[in-house]
Amino acid sequence: MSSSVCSLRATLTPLSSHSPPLHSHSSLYSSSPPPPRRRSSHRIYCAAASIDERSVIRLGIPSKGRMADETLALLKNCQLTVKQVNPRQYVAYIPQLPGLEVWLQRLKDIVRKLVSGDLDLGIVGLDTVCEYGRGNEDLILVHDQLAYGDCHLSIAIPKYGIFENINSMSDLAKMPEWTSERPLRIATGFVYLGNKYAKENGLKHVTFSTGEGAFEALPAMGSADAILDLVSSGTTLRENNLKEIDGGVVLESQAVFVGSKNSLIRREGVLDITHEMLERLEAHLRAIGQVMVTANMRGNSAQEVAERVLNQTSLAGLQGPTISPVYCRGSDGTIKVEYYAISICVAKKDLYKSIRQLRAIDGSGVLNYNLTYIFEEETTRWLDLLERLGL
Ligand SMILES: Nc1ncnc2c1ncn2[C@@H]1O[C@H](COP(=O)(O)OP(=O)(O)OP(=O)(O)O)[C@@H](O)[C@H]1O
Ligand SMILES: O=P(O)(O)OC[C@H]1O[C@H](OP(=O)(O)OP(=O)(O)O)[C@H](O)[C@@H]1O
Ligand SMILES: [Mg+2]
Repeated sequence: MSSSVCSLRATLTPLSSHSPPLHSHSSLYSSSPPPPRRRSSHRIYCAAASIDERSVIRLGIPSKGRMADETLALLKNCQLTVKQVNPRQYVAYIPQLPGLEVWLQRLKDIVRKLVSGDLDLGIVGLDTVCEYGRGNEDLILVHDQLAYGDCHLSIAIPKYGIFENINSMSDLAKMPEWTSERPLRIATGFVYLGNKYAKENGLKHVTFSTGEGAFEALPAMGSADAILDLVSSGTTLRENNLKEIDGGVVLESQAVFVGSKNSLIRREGVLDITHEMLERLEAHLRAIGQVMVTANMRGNSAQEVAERVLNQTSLAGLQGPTISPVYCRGSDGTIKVEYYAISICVAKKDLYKSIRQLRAIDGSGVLNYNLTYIFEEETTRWLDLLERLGL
């Protein structure tokens, strides 16, 4: 786990006793609860409410770019479909989570608004949380592996010229070219993380410059020596004659579910919605890697079939196989049990091995189907979150 992630896991600093309660209602609605969440009144209510006044809970999700569609798809797969009145309206809602407003925002703004208190929860890349959150102790990771948006933040240098034989961060740091007058110039959209990494790794003569993108062009243009940027397929680096070096990965990133500690502790309802979202996310993500396999097996008793099944290494299931009698009418008209249906949850990667093992013990009519959810008793992430919140 990277140090940046660890800093997000830092223990909660006690909230100031002067902090106002976050769940009081707006003066507009001081004598009654907020109006019903009808679309027409929605925008007026949101515009009028400020951080200390609002009682609705706000989730920020990416409004555009490569994270947007996958975030909507993930939520939909968790039966939390985001309903947008029209694509240019930036506030939406999830029918299953009344009391929650969904705000479509640029990635960096989601993090900034979590810090400022304008959002309570958000889904963004870890890289953005770490860069724009700047180690703010109010930010807390609720789920750190949403399994999309995978990339890493990495230092890259030209393959040619003075860098031809440079293959590691220590090679790079030791190059005689870098002095206080002429430092190593790194172009990046991640100045905060770049400086932090340089400090933590004893990189002395280094300076960071920033811009809006296309950093890979800058070494060839001569305006930077190296870059610090996100890499996923590596194509952009390759096409621009750049290479990564040993020890140059600053952060591994993927989409995360992040919250404001202050909101989680103080704003009514945030913890409950977070719990429900976390459970649905975990149950869905757990199910992605698993498949349900059923087969019929001839046997004298469930116990005997269970013994045969459990002797096979891939057939143990999550908690053991479920075995049920299959009733059929014999030729003499009586109902009897000759077969047992077994159902097991297996890892997708082990599916074929499991089917072979089932056949080896006379399993027939093997079916498999995808799972939508696997719920466990209580998620470790939830218990861990409560502990980190001091609750
Ligand atoms: N190859 C990649 N390059 C950049 N970001 C990636 C990559 N793969 C996954 N991501 C994730 O997607 C996020 C960036 O998405 P995107 O490029 O759409 O937004 P942006 O860079 O903020 O916007 P824009 O490119 O319009 O300025 C990153 O913060 C990261 O979490
Ligand atoms: O390893 P790869 O798969 O080639 O992806 C990496 C590239 O993708 C991103 O740029 P993006 O497409 O977001 O363009 P931008 O620089 O305009 O933000 C990132 O900043 C890299 O340039
Ligand atoms: Mg981009």
